[in-house]
Amino acid sequence: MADTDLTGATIAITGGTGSFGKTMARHLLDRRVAAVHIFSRDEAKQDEMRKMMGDDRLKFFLGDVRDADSVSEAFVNADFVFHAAALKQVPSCEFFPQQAVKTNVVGSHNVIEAAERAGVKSVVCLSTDKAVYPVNAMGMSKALMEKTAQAFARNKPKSKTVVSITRYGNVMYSRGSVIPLFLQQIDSGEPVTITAAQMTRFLMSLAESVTLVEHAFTHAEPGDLFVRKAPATTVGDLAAAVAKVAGVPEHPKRVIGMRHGEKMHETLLSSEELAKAEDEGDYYRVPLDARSLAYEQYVEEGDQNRTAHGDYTSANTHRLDIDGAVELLEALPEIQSRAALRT
Ligand SMILES: O=c1ccn([C@@H]2O[C@H](COP(=O)(O)OP(=O)(O)O[C@H]3O[C@H](CO)[C@H](O)[C@H](O)[C@H]3O)[C@@H](O)[C@H]2O)c(=O)[nH]1
Repeated sequence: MADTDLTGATIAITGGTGSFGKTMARHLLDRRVAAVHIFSRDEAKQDEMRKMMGDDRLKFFLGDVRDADSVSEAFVNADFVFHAAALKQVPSCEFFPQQAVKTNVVGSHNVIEAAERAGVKSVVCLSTDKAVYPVNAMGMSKALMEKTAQAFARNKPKSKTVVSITRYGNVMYSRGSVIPLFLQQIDSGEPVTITAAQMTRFLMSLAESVTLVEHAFTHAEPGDLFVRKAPATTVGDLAAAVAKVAGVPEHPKRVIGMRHGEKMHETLLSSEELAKAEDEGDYYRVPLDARSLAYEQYVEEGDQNRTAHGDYTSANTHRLDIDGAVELLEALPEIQSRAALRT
């Protein structure tokens, strides 16, 4: 396990101007860190963040994870790295899978290698439930990112850099996601569009994604994968809950059918991973399968301790009803400021 004391530490966040990056940066600046390096592609977003946060411990680095030199510059003096840069929209990765490979796979490899060269103590790579039994290019490329991180841990057991992975489900109210879309439809008097009422998704707040990454970073052994236990709702109940918090419970709904590359239910842990997982209260930790590059261990020796488990999915986790979803929604800062505007 890496030494994870944040006092006086320098932390680099790739994809640092995104929703996760901003929340994590704010969280870190509240601690006694020396510096937070924000690495990202968009100079306008960096400028906006600089003005919004107004803290000179924030340092901005322009670059792209595809460009290893630019990553290395951002990691000079870094003790820890949170790797959030990714192409994460399902449709764009579906249309341009080679771009998903360049950013999510090659880019992640660049991040891990640059971190090791810079003497970083711990790197946490952010993944998604869509990487388990992936059906779309986004999930497939994230699955390969996970394999890249695990291969580093397996192939370099003596490295001083601990690389771990977190996987999470849908982050409520994230940019381009369904909750802000439903609210915008309600505000403009259009029916909310439901793909399939029985479709389920894990729900997590941005604040919980930050605590998951922090848990990973303080507890990780090389190659570990962490998930946070999370409740789920059906999309039909989520739409009803959003209409309720917007004060229009009877707002009309229209069923549009499942979208390209989409699953009915998501999986956070496969049955094989669940069989190996350690229960850490709010989290599961899946240790690395550290069998080495000695291929016969893969091919000729099975795992005698494997017992049968089901997958951990959004269909069999704790299911929120409409009121349960309302409660989660009402805890979101965006919903609270909306409610404040109405009163
Ligand atoms: O008009 C819509 C749009 C979506 N949905 C449903 O709402 C759920 C959530 O949809 P999102 O578009 O919010 O999220 P996805 O599960 O499709 O995931 C996508 O959005 C996430 C953001 O929460 C992440 O960015 C993720 O990587 C990206 O693939 C899905 O079951 C979807 O079918 C609807 O019912 N109606």
